[in-house]
Amino acid sequence: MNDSKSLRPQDPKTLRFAIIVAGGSGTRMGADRPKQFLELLGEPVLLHTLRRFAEPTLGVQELVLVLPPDQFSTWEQLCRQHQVQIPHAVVAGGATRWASVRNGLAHLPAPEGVVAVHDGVRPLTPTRVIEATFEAAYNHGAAVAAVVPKDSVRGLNQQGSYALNRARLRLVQTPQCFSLDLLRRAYQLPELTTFTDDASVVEDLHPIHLVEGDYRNLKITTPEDMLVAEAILRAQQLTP
Ligand SMILES: Nc1ccn([C@@H]2O[C@H](COP(=O)(O)OP(=O)(O)OP(=O)(O)O)[C@@H](O)[C@H]2O)c(=O)n1
Ligand SMILES: C[C@](O)(CO)[C@H](O)COP(=O)(O)O
Repeated sequence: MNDSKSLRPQDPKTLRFAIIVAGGSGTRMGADRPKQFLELLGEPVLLHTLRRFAEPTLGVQELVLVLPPDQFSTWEQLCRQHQVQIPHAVVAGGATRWASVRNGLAHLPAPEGVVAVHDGVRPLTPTRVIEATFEAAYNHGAAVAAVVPKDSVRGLNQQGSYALNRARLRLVQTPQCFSLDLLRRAYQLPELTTFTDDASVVEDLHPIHLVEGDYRNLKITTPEDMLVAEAILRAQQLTP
């Protein structure tokens, strides 16, 4: 039987895109190769990440992977070795994450839609978080996954340090999702010296809506993160 919904042309505003930034060199990891290529349970970190966004229920139309220009052949070889069938474009990264996102964005020709920017080194993001962030960006223009801090937090001052009210703080994760037009406008502004994420680029143009992230949505940064990530991945394979 025909599903009449599937015959309707899709509203271009609902189209979903994803830019996975993996253009860094992983200096804090100090490994023999960029951390996105290290293996978690026998597969590269970046392949785990790519698979999260290729989850069919998310309906992502186009996946753009941003890589260091000198690592294209490494990735090609890994795709062959692991028989990667997920369609994706590969774009050269820049000297900073900001430049890498800008390059990924330039690759998307669509005039409208919602785009997720995600760290290539967050391989454990639950589908629920990705879906909720896309959905919130569609409704609010800009949405970012975040979690409540578990530790106490102190700020630094000339005397030493002072207590911050953690009830008013959130730890920011990716995905960070935006209407395509908004993110394009934000990336036309000059690069921020204080840049750490896409929300900080967009916030002067548009309020940032926070979505509940997940403590398992780890960013692999230093060696011990690999141990934790493998343990979480193993647990997710048992109970997704
Ligand atoms: N020029 C850059 C720098 C970073 N990234 C990406 O942005 C994400 C978050 O950055 P981070 O964890 O800082 O990665 P690295 O820059 O590789 O690590 P480090 O800061 O330790 O060198 C990573 O997926 C990284 O590959 C990028 O695409 N282009
Ligand atoms: C984008 C990010 O993952 C949000 O927490 C984070 O800001 C990246 O920081 P990094 O210093 O580039 O690892």
